Amino acid sequence: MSASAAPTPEHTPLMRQFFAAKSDHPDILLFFRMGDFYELFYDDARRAAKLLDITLTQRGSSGGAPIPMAGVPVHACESYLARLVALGESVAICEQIGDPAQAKGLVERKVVRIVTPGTVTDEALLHERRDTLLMALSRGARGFGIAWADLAGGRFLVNEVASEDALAAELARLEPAELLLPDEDGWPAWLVARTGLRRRAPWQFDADACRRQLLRFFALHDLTGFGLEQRPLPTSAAGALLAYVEETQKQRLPHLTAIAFESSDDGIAMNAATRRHLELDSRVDGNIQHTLLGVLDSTVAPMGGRLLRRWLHRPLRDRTVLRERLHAVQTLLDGDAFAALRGRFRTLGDLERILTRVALRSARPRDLSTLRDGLAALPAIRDLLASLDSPRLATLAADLGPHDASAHLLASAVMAQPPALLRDGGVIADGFDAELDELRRLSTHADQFLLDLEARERDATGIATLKVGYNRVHGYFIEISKGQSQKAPAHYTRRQTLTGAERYITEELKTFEDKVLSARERALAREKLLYDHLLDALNAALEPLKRSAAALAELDVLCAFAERALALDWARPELHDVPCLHIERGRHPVVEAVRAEPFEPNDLLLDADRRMLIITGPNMGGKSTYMRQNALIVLLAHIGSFVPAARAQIGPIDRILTRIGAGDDLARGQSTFMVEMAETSYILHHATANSLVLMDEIGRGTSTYDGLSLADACARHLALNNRAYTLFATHYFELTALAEPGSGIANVHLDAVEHRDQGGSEKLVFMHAVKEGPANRSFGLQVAALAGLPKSVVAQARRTLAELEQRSRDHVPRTTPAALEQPQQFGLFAAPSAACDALAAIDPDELTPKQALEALYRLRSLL
Ligand SMILES: Nc1ncnc2c1ncn2[C@@H]1O[C@H](COP(=O)(O)OP(=O)(O)OP(=O)(O)O)[C@@H](O)[C@H]1O
Repeated sequence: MSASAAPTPEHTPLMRQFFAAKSDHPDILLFFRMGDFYELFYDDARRAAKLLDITLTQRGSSGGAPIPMAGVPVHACESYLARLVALGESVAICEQIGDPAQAKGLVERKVVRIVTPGTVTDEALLHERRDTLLMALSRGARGFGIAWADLAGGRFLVNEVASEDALAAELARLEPAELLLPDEDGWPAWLVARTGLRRRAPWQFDADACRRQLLRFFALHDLTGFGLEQRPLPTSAAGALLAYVEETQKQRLPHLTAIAFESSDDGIAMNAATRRHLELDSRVDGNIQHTLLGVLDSTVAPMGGRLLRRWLHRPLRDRTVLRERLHAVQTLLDGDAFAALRGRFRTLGDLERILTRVALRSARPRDLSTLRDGLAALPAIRDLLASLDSPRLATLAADLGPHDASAHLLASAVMAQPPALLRDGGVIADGFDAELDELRRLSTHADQFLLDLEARERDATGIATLKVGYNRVHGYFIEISKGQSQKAPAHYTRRQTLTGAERYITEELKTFEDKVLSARERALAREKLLYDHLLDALNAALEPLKRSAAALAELDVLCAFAERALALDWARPELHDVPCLHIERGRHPVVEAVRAEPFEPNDLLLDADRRMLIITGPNMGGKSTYMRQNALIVLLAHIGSFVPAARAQIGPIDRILTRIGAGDDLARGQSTFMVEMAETSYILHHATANSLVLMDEIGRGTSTYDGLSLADACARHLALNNRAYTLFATHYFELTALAEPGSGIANVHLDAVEHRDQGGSEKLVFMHAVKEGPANRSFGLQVAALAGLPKSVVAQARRTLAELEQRSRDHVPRTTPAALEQPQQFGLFAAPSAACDALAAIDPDELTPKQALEALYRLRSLL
């Protein structure tokens, strides 16, 4: 039986209630509150049992069949919800609305919220150092509209891209936890295969309706301020996203106050492949420690960590912003100012997300005490900044704001260490509210009153063992042992009989009980009211508080840059406006951090006249490391960080494009070679004279001749047409011939030296130093021997190599390259001389088509 089956009269009333709730949420799991459990039924139960590894049971029967059921305890539901959203599942939470004790018959139930992977704001359901994003896409003739929201951080952004490639790049950058698409055909397979995909009715993306929706939500007359007027695609995506958020959250969202346009043109473009190849924050093997983020992230507060990750994925082109950041880092470094500031950040907590929960009114008592401690740290942080001379730091100091009123309010209103939940009280500090204090006094003085009463009654009755006690069911009582109970005075009314004792109530005790119990209840109600007022007061200052949290996050990142620069000996990059990439003694930040031995620094010299380096050298020589380190240095400079080099001068850069072999592509169902060519094609179509391109061993995925021809053609295209800064690592030595004077192409190589160790066996030592000129040999066989290939196989390979080299020498003298525009003929696969002679004898202008075809057959037969 399916969970979405229509209710029939034979179903029990409870199941009818379940079906009614389920019919509104047929596609997602329904947590149906029953006492201390959330129960799942039918298909939901089967699915949850599998996903959560919980027991699938049965609960009686309804509609003539047993009901499959699984459940999770309410007190532990957060961990189950966290697991479900991590799997891309959404859950509708159906609560008991009425008081079960008061309800006649079935207690009323209602879906009060929907937990979805992209909309969670509870601390327990979020990753501390990673944004959780909800994204919506729309499409039209001009491309795609993209909207995304970080609900927990209160950010709402849009963009518009022209192509599917650019869309893929944005998805790789933002990695949304949940993705909303119009339910139509024609979306690319890679997109539809994502987890957390939710299809929405196409009318939800109607541009006009979406525009109206945005105007209503933000109470605006037009969308010009958001850059959305006349931009139907991002407007559709934003409207559809907002509708979904309102539908699932079922509450006001005062923390979403604006939409920002995040144009791709403002950032350095990196496609999905580049992000993967450069291992910015994750590696193919899943390791996150040995990544650029792993080395770079020394931020103290979680919101600083999230901002850094955002920056890393969106290096900027705006040099004014970058220069300000670099100046700020330098200022923080001078005199170690960063260290004192970082000490102050330790008490900050996650202010950004706490403020969201304040806005959503789901902030817990400890959120408020953390906010209080954070605000208390502000004056000292501002004082430290006041002595520093940097425009960006001055702006951030101003953004921190005083917030004296909020700080003072929290300091006086919240207990030093409040309990986790408001439910049990004890959150509002003593002395904050006279009425609350009075109610509390009543209940705490109860203890003394009871002791006095006990002593008095003992005296009056002469029963030394008489006790006054309390239990939750019967309230206060006077207890007398069975043996003495006949001495109980007449005004004692029996309340309960136990095996060994009788319990009584008196008029005086009853009056006291009413007063105390109602004082407790009233104190709790009073605390809830005060707590609400506290949230109101904080919400009134929400915008400046959010600015303050954003400033703290940025300060945290800038201080982390300073700390890293000092600890790792990084230098401040110089951003120039003329084309150049001059890096002195550059290092690979991750390889350097991981290696036990010292790292060999290397220079890079590229400019308007020297645009491409053909990099040759042995396997394991360090070619890939060299290429990547230069890309990482360029990237670091464009987020405002210092860089692992002695000096770096960097001209304008618009893109970083890479083609580096990685074994992760097979998962996408494409052959290695196909992926290699698709990525290469993307690069040839997109690289400009300001792009940095890394090409690692292009052509190796196919036969030697095909590979060499392709590598050669790609290198020419990049040098002549794209004119991009290109680092081109290859094992095809033939390509070194491209480096002609005036071509803009130069050769560099990485070296290795062979020597015999004391035992007489041959050793290969990699120098890892980049030198001008082509490598003179490949050492492939030596590396293979090092890797443990059987000696007989290596010996055979040596013989074959010698033969091949001999044959090549016999047939064709090594070609001297002609002008780059001329197609090249390479030694390795030059045609035998008979064919060449025949070819030379042909005069194409004299041939009829038929003769040409015959000549072609003749030539073919000579090969
Ligand atoms: N500059 C350097 N200083 C010290 N060690 C280095 C340096 N460059 C590379 N290495 C070390 O050498 C190893 C091989 O480097 P890399 O993978 O870059 O070589 P490669 O030439 O690209 O090899 P292949 O052609 O087989 O892909 C790296 O794992 C690293 O540990």
